[in-house]
Amino acid sequence: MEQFVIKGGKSLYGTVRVQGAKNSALPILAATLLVEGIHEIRDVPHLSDIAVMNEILKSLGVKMRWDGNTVKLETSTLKSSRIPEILMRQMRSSIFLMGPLLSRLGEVSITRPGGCAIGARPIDLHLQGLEALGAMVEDDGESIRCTAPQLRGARIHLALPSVGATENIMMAAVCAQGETVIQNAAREPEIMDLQRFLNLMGADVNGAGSDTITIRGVDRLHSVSYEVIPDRIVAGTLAVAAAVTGGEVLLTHVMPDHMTSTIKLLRRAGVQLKLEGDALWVRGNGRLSGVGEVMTEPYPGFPTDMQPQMMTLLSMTSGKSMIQEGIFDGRFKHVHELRRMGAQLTVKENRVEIEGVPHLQGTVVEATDLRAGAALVIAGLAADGTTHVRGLTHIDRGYERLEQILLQLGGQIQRHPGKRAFA
Ligand SMILES: CC(=O)N[C@H]1[C@@H](OP(=O)(O)OP(=O)(O)OC[C@H]2O[C@@H](n3ccc(=O)[nH]c3=O)[C@H](O)[C@@H]2O)O[C@H](CO)[C@@H](O)[C@@H]1O
Ligand SMILES: C=C(OP(=O)(O)O)C(=O)O
Repeated sequence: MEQFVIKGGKSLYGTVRVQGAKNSALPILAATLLVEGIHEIRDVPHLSDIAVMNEILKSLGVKMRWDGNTVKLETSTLKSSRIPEILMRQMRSSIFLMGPLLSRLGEVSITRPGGCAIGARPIDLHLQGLEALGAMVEDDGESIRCTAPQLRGARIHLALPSVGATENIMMAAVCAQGETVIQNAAREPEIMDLQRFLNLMGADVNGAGSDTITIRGVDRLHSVSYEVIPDRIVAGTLAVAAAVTGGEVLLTHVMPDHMTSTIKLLRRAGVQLKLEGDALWVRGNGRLSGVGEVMTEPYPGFPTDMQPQMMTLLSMTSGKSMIQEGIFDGRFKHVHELRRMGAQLTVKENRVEIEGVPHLQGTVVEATDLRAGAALVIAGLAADGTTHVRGLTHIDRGYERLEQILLQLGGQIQRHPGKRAFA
């Protein structure tokens, strides 16, 4: 089984340029389908989720060419509105194809998307949003077909500020007839990034970043060249890794404004941080302190995608903390693994009580989802002894060259190929 082997106890030092944001790149790649032409998307990280998005786009007829982290997509050759089930199942973000395909071709056929095991992740808000825009949705429990010869603007109040549903509705509405207003919209920076991308294409979208987004339908769009924003979760992950190992790291190509809640929490724990332009300097100075109560919330609250990594950090502080997970109902699978490394964690419904311990101990642990994997890698870097982190397919969904970056910072981490059954 492929795994990271980490010898803990080395402080991380150095400078890292943070990758482009997975959660921006995925919807933006899907949005290129909205209009025919040659699009250029820059700073797209090489991740397995991006590879799946590429496979889906190719299966629909799109031609693409990579040059480093820039991808050129020729979308005039789009020929299909049906996403193969095998690809649909490989990630949650396959759902982003719905809005653009419906807008461009008037139809889309999908099966239910896959994704990390972090709780129930229904798609009801996506489907209700598309229905409100005039789509007919036929759902037999397995496959879903949406048709709409002409989408029409509507007022849509989301029961929850779902990031994906907000983005899917935005993409479906850009060429709809009339005005669409999304109320209780999600406010994440990646939604602002999508708005910027759509508007550069000629769309008329306003309000992203607030809870009300207005989309006035336009007759035509055009292809563009665009660079996605830096990944605030990768930046946060590396900041936590620097802090828990007592290191000093300069993160460049970050947008500190997108990381306010994470930065505030790290400061509460005693991490030293300085912001300068697009750089974030992080230093872990001695043993950090417990922070009391933390709750994950929609942006601008503390992000659920940083919860596992922060749990690792809080596990090694002096004093107590409590993390409440407010977004997903099954995002505590790392707790079991961190406990095996000596963390004192008690789960009570959607809360974890943390009694900080001076040291974690390396052992064999299993990543069950993307950020759980990141949390275990951080734990391994800080722990005494050797940690084996399995389940790398999850980590590869969201971190580009993670082990190379950590090695370059002085971490002792190696990717070991799995033993083959017939070796
Ligand atoms: C590719 C991407 O951008 N992924 C992010 C996106 O996921 P994603 O867009 O899937 O997350 P959502 O914001 O939609 O989910 C938030 C909550 O709403 C619920 N919900 C969502 C849709 C729906 O139709 N019905 C419903 O009940 C979900 O189960 C969850 O409890 O936002 C999450 C929350 O910040 C992040 O963890 C993910 O990294
Ligand atoms: C849960 C995540 O992503 P996705 O929505 O792509 O599963 C994540 O990035 O932590």
